[in-house]
Amino acid sequence: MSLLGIAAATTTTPNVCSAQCSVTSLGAMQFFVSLLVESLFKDQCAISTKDNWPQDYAEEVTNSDMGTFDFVIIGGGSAGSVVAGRLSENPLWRTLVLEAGTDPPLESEVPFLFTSVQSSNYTYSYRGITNGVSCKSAAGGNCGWLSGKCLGGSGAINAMLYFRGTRGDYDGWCGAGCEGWCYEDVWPYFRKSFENRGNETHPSGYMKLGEYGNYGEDIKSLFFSGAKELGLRKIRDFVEGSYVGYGNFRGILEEGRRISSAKGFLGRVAKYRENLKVMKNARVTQLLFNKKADRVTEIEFLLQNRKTLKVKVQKEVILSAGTVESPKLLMLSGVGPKDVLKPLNIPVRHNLPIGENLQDHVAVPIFFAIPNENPSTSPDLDEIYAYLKYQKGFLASIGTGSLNGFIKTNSNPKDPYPDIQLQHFTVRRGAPLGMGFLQGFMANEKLTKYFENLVQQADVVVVFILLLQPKSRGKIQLKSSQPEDPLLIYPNYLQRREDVDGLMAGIEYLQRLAKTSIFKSKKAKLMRIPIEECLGDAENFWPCYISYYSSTSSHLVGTIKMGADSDTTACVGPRLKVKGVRNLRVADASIMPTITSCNTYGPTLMIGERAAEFIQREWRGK
Ligand SMILES: Cc1cc2nc3c(=O)[nH]c(=O)nc-3n(C[C@H](O)[C@H](O)[C@H](O)COP(=O)(O)OP(=O)(O)OC[C@H]3O[C@@H](n4cnc5c(N)ncnc54)[C@H](O)[C@@H]3O)c2cc1C
Repeated sequence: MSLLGIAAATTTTPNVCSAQCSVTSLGAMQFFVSLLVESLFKDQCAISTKDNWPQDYAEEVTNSDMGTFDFVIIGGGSAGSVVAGRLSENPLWRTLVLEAGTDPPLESEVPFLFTSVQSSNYTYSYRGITNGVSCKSAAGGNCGWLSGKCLGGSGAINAMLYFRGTRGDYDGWCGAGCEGWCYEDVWPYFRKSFENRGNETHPSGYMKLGEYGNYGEDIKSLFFSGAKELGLRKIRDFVEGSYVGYGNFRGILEEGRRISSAKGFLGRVAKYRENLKVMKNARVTQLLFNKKADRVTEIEFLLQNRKTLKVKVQKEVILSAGTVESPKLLMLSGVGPKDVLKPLNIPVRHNLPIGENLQDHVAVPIFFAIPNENPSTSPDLDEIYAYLKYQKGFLASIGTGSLNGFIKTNSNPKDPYPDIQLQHFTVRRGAPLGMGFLQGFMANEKLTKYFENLVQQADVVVVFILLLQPKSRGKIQLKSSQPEDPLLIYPNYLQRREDVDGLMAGIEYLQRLAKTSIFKSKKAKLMRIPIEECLGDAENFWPCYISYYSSTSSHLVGTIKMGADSDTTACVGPRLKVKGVRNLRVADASIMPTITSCNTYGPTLMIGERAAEFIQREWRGK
């Protein structure tokens, strides 16, 4: 798993937090910082006031009659919040969000603590079924995944990095039959979420892009210089004309704090909008159809894990529960492959390839050891103060995670796009901060010792190589007809040999980087980790390493594929309506026909904006 999700799926540290801080600690130091920030903020600076979040509609509903809503959005996550915010701009439309989780915890606000929210009560965590060629370092070869379970969804636990993807990504979508999804079509919808217009009750740009705080500038400078020696330039933004190079990229944050779409599109405006309701701890368990199964009439959900309720839908249902939970809910409701549903005795309403076409940027970490004569072993209190007072410093950073490289390893002159992304995470020599992060890789006792020693001797920079256009496809299937039961998840990374070759090209690039004069002058070394099963065959060491350390980058997409009406592999059409159902749309990362060449948050917000506009156009004036 890449920097974005590494700790969550792999650490086994017990839950040590207090009632107010119910997250799993990544290590003693991080825990300490987290508590310090919490106690200081609680009394003085109120970093995360209740005001950030909409009121819980469950507090208003006095009986079981939920009434009728024009639009019901399932999931107040990244895309769902955008859709709800936009639809409720029209005061005549009653809009309800049903969200399985609740408000995110305080740690979610502080960029540096983003990994501490992972693997907590605020996330779903999943285990994949092994294919024998990937994720071998994970117990049983079962790749770990996670996603957010709180307002803001994965956007409340992610690293906030903001990218949009390439012209090739979207021209590829429309070329494959998704009319209206070419680069020129989607570009305005990226801008829309950040446009600085409107007023408090109707801000046009609900979100903000900002610079992270400073951290590890010496490390960033080393990688910029090494890359320059290899002919790569510094880029400011990942946009047309600047797709290849290294940059210190921006995130979705304001004054050193996270702005999730739930904060921007729901929390900031709900108090001005009587027509926008958000119900928390409301887990949808079933969509109920009319007799012809061409309309969803009601939604069944479990409130606070104890009360089953239903809500009626007047106009449309928008499914935004994410790449794992959206297909699960559709299949539980009888929309899915008949060979999966029939054996489970689920009546098949629409036979569609739901759960297929799963994609992710399979990632592999490479470790650099960089000598550091002046290790620091305690947190810098001045820095913590600087954050509390001015929202600056390392707590406003995601470590060196803002440093990303986009490189092109293929030699096709017609293809201007990168095929590899490089993400950087630094653990300082002797610093317990981040040790928890490294624990994620400690597959056995020997390797645990190896890493512990390494970080006592040098700074360790973990460079994650992400394969931007993987060829392998996974799938998600139902195991039973019970909503509580886990899914059958087949990540299927590296099933296609080209994907191993792609990651190998990334490793070869890093080997060249390690030979640049600046890396040599700093004695920065690319480490060949002594994995026992890979040592026997020197020639195949790196392919073996890849199969051992391969993991998710938490960029799961594609399980409810969008495509032309004639495309039998597609589940929703270009206007995002589920095939065969007139009033059910999907708006989340699951609709991507192919994964974008960058992290997927920005593209998912764009999908939310696009979905909202399709709906507004269809219903305006009716
Ligand atoms: C750890 C991590 C780090 C990442 N880092 C980055 C990054 O830095 N930059 C980037 O571009 N991308 C990043 N990503 C990817 C990006 O965050 C996701 O692609 C994106 O947020 C997905 O949005 P979504 O709307 O599809 O789903 P989500 O944002 O996950 O929203 C789904 C919502 O639905 C709710 N829900 C689920 N089931 C139900 C149900 N049955 N009833 C009611 N509600 C339900 C969930 O609780 C959740 O709130 C990261 C992802 C993860 C997990």
